[in-house]
Amino acid sequence: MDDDTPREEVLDELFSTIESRREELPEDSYTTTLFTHEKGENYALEKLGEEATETILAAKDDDREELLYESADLVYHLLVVLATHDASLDDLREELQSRF
Ligand SMILES: N=c1c2ncn([C@@H]3O[C@H](COP(=O)(O)OP(=O)(O)OP(=O)(O)O)[C@@H](O)[C@H]3O)c2ncn1[C@@H]1O[C@H](COP(=O)(O)O)[C@@H](O)[C@H]1O
Repeated sequence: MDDDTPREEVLDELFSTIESRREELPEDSYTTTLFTHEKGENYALEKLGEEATETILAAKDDDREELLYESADLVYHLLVVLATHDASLDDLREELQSRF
């Protein structure tokens, strides 16, 4: 992903990068380690749980900068878990929209 990506496209760009890592499994990629870990999906799920906890702690500390940093980690790991289950960002949008 490059810095010039328009902000409204960042989530789509990130998800598309995650899907391409899942397909190509390049060696020098953190995302690849989530898809190929010896613990299987449990590893990504553990990371998702850790990031959720870190996000909660940042909110409890009323630390806005840390909250944004941990929220970004949380969303990234959530997208990896969604991709693992062949669920797309658009599927997530559809679910959210159905609640309007
Ligand atoms: N958005 C992310 C992203 N968010 C978090 N992480 C990684 O998730 C890991 C989080 O683990 P930890 O919380 O244990 O690490 P930490 O944040 O250093 O430590 P804490 O202070 O939070 O405990 C770190 O290694 C981060 O680098 C991410 N790794 C990759 N991406 C995106 O995915 C794209 C593909 O990355 P690669 O697969 O590495 O090529 C990149 O271009 C990025 O856009």
